[in-house]
Amino acid sequence: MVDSATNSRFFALIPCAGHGTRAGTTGPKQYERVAGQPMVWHTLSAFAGVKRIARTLVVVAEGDGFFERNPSTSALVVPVGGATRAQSVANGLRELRRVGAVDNDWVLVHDAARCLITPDLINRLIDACVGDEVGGLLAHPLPDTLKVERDGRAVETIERNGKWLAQTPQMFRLGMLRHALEGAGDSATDEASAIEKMGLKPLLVEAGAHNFKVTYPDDFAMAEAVLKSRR
Ligand SMILES: Nc1ccn([C@@H]2O[C@H](COP(=O)(O)OP(=O)(O)OP(=O)(O)O)[C@@H](O)[C@H]2O)c(=O)n1
Ligand SMILES: C[C@](O)(CO)[C@H](O)COP(=O)(O)O
Repeated sequence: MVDSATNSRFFALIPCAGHGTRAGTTGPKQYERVAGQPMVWHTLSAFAGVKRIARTLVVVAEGDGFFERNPSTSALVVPVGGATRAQSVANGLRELRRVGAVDNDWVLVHDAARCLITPDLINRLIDACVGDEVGGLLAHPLPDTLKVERDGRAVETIERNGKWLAQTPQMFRLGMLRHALEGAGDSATDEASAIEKMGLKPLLVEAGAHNFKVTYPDDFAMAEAVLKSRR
């Protein structure tokens, strides 16, 4: 399916080439079993459930081998992971062009490690952004009081109003995103920050707290509980 106003298609790009250092797992965290399946399978199942996505591309590290050992996805898996997430995404955009995506097509970039994403949330983002000039991201308004730390002590409390936690997917047009990432360099920890650096204002689309990124050891149990509660 296409964005009927502009004839643009929708592609998904899943950066899956991280090490998961903070998770403390022996291998990459995205392949740990959560609720009976490797984490990334939950992520890919959600995207497979959105019929208007023309193609999903997964960026893995060179020599990764997980998808060869576990061939269970219709997604295109490419071993072009970079040293940073921004590099992995930029390399993935190049691969999308090689398989026919053009600058005007929409790309939804989503962390492999956000395995609690659902087709409903993906559709919510697409519906909100498809008529927009810039694009946008799923996000969650900051729920807690925000502290600045120095040497283990709180030294300042920052105004929380108007602050959001950035989630993924983040949805932008391929050409705009490629240009933004070239300008922002490796320091960009998400796509929206690269777009912001160009003076543009991505749309914040409210998602729930459940769409968190599995980052620390405790997060696996939380992800498992949420996934099991959906059965
Ligand atoms: N060089 C990198 C780094 C990260 N990622 C991916 O980007 C997503 C979000 O990154 P994060 O949660 O920070 O994952 P890691 O980099 O694996 O974690 P850590 O920082 O704890 O090592 C993950 O799906 C991860 O696999 C990637 O594709 N390429
Ligand atoms: C893109 C992201 O998920 C937004 O919250 C996040 O920035 C990626 O993880 P990292 O820890 O910043 O690499």
